[in-house]
Amino acid sequence: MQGLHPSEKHPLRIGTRGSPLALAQARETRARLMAAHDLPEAAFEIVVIKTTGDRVLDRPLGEIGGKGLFTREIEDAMLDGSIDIAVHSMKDMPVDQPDGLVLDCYLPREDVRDAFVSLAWGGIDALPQGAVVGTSSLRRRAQLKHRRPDLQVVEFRGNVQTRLRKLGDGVAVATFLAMAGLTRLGMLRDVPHNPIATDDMLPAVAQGAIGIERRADDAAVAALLSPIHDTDTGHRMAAERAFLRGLDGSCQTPIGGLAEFDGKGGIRLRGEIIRPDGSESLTHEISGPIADAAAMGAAAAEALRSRASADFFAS
Ligand SMILES: NCc1[nH]cc(CCC(=O)O)c1CC(=O)O
Repeated sequence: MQGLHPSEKHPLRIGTRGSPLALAQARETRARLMAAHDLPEAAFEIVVIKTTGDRVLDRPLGEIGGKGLFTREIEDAMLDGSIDIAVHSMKDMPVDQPDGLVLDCYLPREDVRDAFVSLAWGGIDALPQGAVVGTSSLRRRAQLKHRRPDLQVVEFRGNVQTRLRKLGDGVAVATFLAMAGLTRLGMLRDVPHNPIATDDMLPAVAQGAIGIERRADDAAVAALLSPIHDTDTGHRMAAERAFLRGLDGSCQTPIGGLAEFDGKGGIRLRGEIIRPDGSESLTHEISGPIADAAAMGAAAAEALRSRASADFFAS
């Protein structure tokens, strides 16, 4: 985008993945920008970009490269000027952005919880001995095995419809989905689910948050985004992403992390690291003033690091 406001002639190009959830998030961003600036829909163009993570569907995510898998091609398109902003699930974002890009605009956060999804059972504790659960998330697998070592876990990828079909086919008797995804897709009523309390399953860092990335030197876009930024979500991201950074979040160790306001002007951050096989879980909780959010994240990471035995991050 050149100049001040986008227009039909010079639309703001919004980059996104093509999944139904990604498209819903891009449309939500567009709607908020339209409302904030009294602009027509034609002043925006949603540009779908295929990422490695979307292309490679037949291998576990960990094998093909982990974090960054769903973002690299989108960031390249922003750096070469073919899009102006990119809308991301913050959960899938690495803690550091490439030179020339910044990520400091967040929409109001959705429900942070995971959902237990099953056609037959109401929750983890109700599952019969040895039951098969599908998930491709290292964190959910480890948390599940920690709680129920008897359960079997199989890889489960694809969109919500694909996963429901797999449940129907008996590939697994249960799976997990983020409540935020179900909500944003408008599928809460179509999918048999029970939200899992965060005390029972700590969500992924940044789960339920949408972030909008832009070029660092694009002052017009920075000004355009500033009225849709949610500062509360920003503080929570500061705590959670500092926690992830302190644990070197690109590593393969399953991690959970959640910052919440305590209602008294402070933030409470809970963090968890789990061995991939579920044999050990370490948790840490820290509270402090909102201004210390990032320092709290770093401190929580350090506390867990110091308690973990030498082989914890290698197993
Ligand atoms: N890794 C995939 C992914 N990235 C973000 C969401 C859901 C929405 C969110 O947490 O913001 C999902 C799917 C899921 O975990 O069910």
